[in-house]
Amino acid sequence: MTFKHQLELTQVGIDFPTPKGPFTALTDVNLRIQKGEFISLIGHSGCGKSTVLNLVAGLNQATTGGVILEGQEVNEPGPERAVVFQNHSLLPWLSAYKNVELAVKQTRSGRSKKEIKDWVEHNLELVHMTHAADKLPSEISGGMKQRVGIARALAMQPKVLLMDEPFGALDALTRAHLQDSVMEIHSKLGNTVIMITHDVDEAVLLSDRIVMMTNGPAATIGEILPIELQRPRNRIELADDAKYNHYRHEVLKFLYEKQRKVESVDSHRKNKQKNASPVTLKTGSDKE
Ligand SMILES: Nc1ncnc2c1ncn2[C@@H]1O[C@H](COP(=O)(O)OP(=O)(O)OP(=O)(O)O)[C@@H](O)[C@H]1O
Repeated sequence: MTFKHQLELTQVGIDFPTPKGPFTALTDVNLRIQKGEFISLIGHSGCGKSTVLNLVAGLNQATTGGVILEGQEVNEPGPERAVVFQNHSLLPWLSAYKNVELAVKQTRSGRSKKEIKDWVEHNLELVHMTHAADKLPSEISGGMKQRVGIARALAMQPKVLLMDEPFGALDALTRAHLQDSVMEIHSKLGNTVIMITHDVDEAVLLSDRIVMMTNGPAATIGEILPIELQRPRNRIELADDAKYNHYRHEVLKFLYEKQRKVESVDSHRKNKQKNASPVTLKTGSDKE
């Protein structure tokens, strides 16, 4: 069965209970995503990007409205919506190969040993990690760990790949290599991707549409910017491309003029039981 929109978020609102009463994180979030689209979520720290992603992952419940994936309401986590976090979250006592194999065994039961082996190897190859298949997470770099995390997610053959600042903890060069790998994989597999990023260049380079969120509380979608740049995209050629720079400017304008962040983000940081996220938005000029 084909769906006009693979994923639909309709009138989504989320209130979190807090000691001071309900905190409205999101309100009236409406988004329709087609199969194979690459969507980036961008917005100031604490606006609600992870809340949206976790909702699609089935880790958060909507207070109003809801999420429909291919005609089915999303209420809980499932292998058709794999998540890649900023901090890879590999099991430290298992090799790269075994980490991916575990996910395959959980989602592809009934396969023969040979089929499982081939599938694990295929996914490690996709992220260019065949050479380090037998290494433990402690024996490989941050970028390599993130590659294994992506292989593990892809091995589950998700309909939607959810990535929460997947490259946030990486240095600029490693980040660029991984962005190129993700573009290559996306063109090969055609998964739908929703990615949170703080990096304006990353959003423009990778996305079909950039979803820009207003500041919270009661955050919502402020604007959606379609990125009509031909694929495959080459970062060097695009650096001087007028259209690319126009898109980049539009995102910066939204973030720094229309949604200027005035209040401190410290209280949000303390509230969140999440670590290692960059506090400020990164742009092309302030990347590490
Ligand atoms: N479980 C929760 N209980 C109460 N408040 C929450 C909960 N989860 C998130 N919030 C609040 O909801 C708002 C949105 O948080 P969220 O983590 O989605 O923001 P974000 O845009 O992903 O932030 P960042 O860019 O810093 O990662 C914040 O004010 C946060 O403190």
